[in-house]
Amino acid sequence: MKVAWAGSRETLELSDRMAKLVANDPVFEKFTRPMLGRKELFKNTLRKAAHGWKLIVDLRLTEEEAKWLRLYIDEPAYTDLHWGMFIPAIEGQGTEEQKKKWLPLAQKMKIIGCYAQTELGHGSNVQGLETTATFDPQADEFVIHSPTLTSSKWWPGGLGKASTHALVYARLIVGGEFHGVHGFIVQLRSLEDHSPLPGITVGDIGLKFGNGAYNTMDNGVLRFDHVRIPRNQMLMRVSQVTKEGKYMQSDVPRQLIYGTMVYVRQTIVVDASKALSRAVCIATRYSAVRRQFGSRNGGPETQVIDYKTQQSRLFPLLASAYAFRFVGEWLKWLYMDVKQRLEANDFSTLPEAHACTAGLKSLTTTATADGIEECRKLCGGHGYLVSSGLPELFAVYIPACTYEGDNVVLLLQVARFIVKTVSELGYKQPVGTTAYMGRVATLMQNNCAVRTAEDWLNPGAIVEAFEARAARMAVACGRQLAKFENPEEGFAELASDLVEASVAHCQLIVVSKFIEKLQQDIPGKGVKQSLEILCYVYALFLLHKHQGDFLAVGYLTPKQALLANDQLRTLYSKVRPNAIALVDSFNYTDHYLGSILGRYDGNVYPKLYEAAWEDPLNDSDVADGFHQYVQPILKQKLHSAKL
Ligand SMILES: CC(C)(COP(=O)(O)OP(=O)(O)OC[C@H]1O[C@@H](n2cnc3c(N)ncnc32)[C@H](O)[C@@H]1OP(=O)(O)O)[C@@H](O)C(=O)NCCC(=O)NCCSC(=O)/C=C/CC(=O)O
Ligand SMILES: Cc1cc2nc3c(=O)[nH]c(=O)nc-3n(C[C@H](O)[C@H](O)[C@H](O)COP(=O)(O)OP(=O)(O)OC[C@H]3O[C@@H](n4cnc5c(N)ncnc54)[C@H](O)[C@@H]3O)c2cc1C
Repeated sequence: MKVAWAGSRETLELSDRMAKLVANDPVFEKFTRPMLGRKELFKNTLRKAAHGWKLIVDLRLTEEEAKWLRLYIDEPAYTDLHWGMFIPAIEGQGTEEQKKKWLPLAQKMKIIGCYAQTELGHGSNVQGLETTATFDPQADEFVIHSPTLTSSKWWPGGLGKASTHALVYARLIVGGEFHGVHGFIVQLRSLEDHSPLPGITVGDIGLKFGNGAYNTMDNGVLRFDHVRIPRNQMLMRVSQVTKEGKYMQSDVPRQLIYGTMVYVRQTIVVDASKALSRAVCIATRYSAVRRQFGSRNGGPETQVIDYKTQQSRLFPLLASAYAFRFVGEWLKWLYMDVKQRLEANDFSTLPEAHACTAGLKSLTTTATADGIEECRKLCGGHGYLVSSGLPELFAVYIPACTYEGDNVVLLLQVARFIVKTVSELGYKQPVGTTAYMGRVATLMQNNCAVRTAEDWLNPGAIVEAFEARAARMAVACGRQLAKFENPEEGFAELASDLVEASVAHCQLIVVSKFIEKLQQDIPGKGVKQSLEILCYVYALFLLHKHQGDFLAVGYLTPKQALLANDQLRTLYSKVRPNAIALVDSFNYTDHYLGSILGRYDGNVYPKLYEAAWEDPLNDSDVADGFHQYVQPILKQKLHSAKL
């Protein structure tokens, strides 16, 4: 099962090696993190990142090994955006000449970059960005300027204190004409003493959610006062500005400027499976350790993992972790396929890639953020301790629902894609993830044929149910939209329905990819059977949770919905015997989990008790301040007994 989760034996061995390298290195200790002040915390992160970089160089780690090393260091740091966005943006939007100049500097960390798109006044609305880049033909330069307070760059990770350069997204103005938002490489700080360059105001935006958590990252604020850069520092693969001041739009679609976000969104889906699997591992192991009620004749109390309510909350999250892992594997393939096509100037699958990355990023991050919180609750009171690992995991994870695109805004992008597909039915055959809409007549006509709970253990029945729900919701939206004279007005009015139809479409993709995964060769005795159970748990859990959709579109009868729930209960009993093995398969070290509740050895209570006394508040029996502020109250003579 470990190989199934890792994807291959090679990846399992490589990731295991990196996990142990980090876990055994005291520099990467994590438990004191929540106790540190902001400046100490940030300095500690710089130290860890420097040590990580030294390991990468000294041990000559490959790109893949370095990626796993950074994952297991488990600390948001300026390097995340340097490697995760600054370099990919140059790779995707730079000319060959620009890549030749900038990539070696970035890859050797001779410069440190960040991705500066979001501003104080605009994040979702990229076309609303206010920073300007005005071409000066006399000097053959762009003048980068922040014309308003709201044009201040705000949020970019690594910008506040670490980055020497930024990829700045700004409104391109040539000869007084606006030509859309483009990316510009701007140096922010001296490579000698790291002081901000003339015209640059830069700093950190301040504390964020949670202790420690994302405060290891210097999300920054940045303003420009007429900063000049050479013309060749505008990324010019998509569009060019000539020395003469002529704007040239190549045949590459403008949307390629958004390409870095497509790349990151697809990585976020696999990241969701990693974050959710960490929380599920902790909650599952602790649910097996924790006993509460149910003792008979003085015997042991019941393991909470045996309560049906615990199983109905925990096992769908376990199934979701595997579902997101497999759909993330497919999405990576889709992205690599689009990337190859783009290199051959084939833009035909770019809309599908945008819709899938946007939709699946939205779906998986929302479910993961909610899932981590559910895992905290599944651990009762001890889940609220920092030493459970869950509060910090939650605090670090939840911005994933916002960054790289607010999840609702992204679902609206999926909605545009679906509505367009529906409007083209009849004269354009839908392909890829919308191929099922080509069978819309059948899907609108045929209703669910399930007669027994067993019938739900049929992949065909599951897929048809999810296709019918998605198709019928999309067509219903299309029909409603047709009633509006102004399509944009209709879209705005029906936005909530469209978002629900987008969720249905994305859930169909996740379910389908899980089923497709099971049709592949999966090594290991009993592994495929265990994954089949999880696949049905995932699908039937969604069907139960969203049964209102299936009933409202007329595909399912109440009886069939009840049969699905009966089957779900049976499936939980089948997951139970393998639950611990399924979470052990994630192969997480105790260091990476960072959780006393999720310890591999299950030695929870002694370690919880031991950890309590390490809290600084317990450095003295009587807390500092007690005698000054509490003693007088205890000693005061009360004039009236009634007080
Ligand atoms: C919401 C967006 C997409 C709106 O884009 P906009 O151009 O204003 O308008 P349209 O919705 O009309 O789109 C025009 C056209 O382009 C297609 N399209 C949009 N995005 C993409 C894309 N990424 N790839 C390919 N195609 C795209 C769209 O489908 C339309 O096509 P039609 O055929 O229908 O005309 C945009 O404003 C947006 O993406 N907003 C979100 C901003 C965002 O994600 N910011 C992230 C900043 S970086 C960050 O957060 C980093 C975090 C740190 C970390 O990750 O750790
Ligand atoms: C931890 C963190 C790290 C980040 N790192 C970076 C970075 O490195 N680089 C960078 O450039 N940015 C970064 N960001 C910024 C991030 O990309 C934006 O915050 C994100 O894109 C959301 O945009 P917004 O803040 O403008 O949200 P808004 O769009 O203002 O969202 C507010 C509300 O408005 C709703 N809304 C907005 N538009 C619509 C619409 N058309 N229809 C319906 N509802 C709508 C949203 O759904 C949401 O409920 C980061 C943010 C965070 C939290």
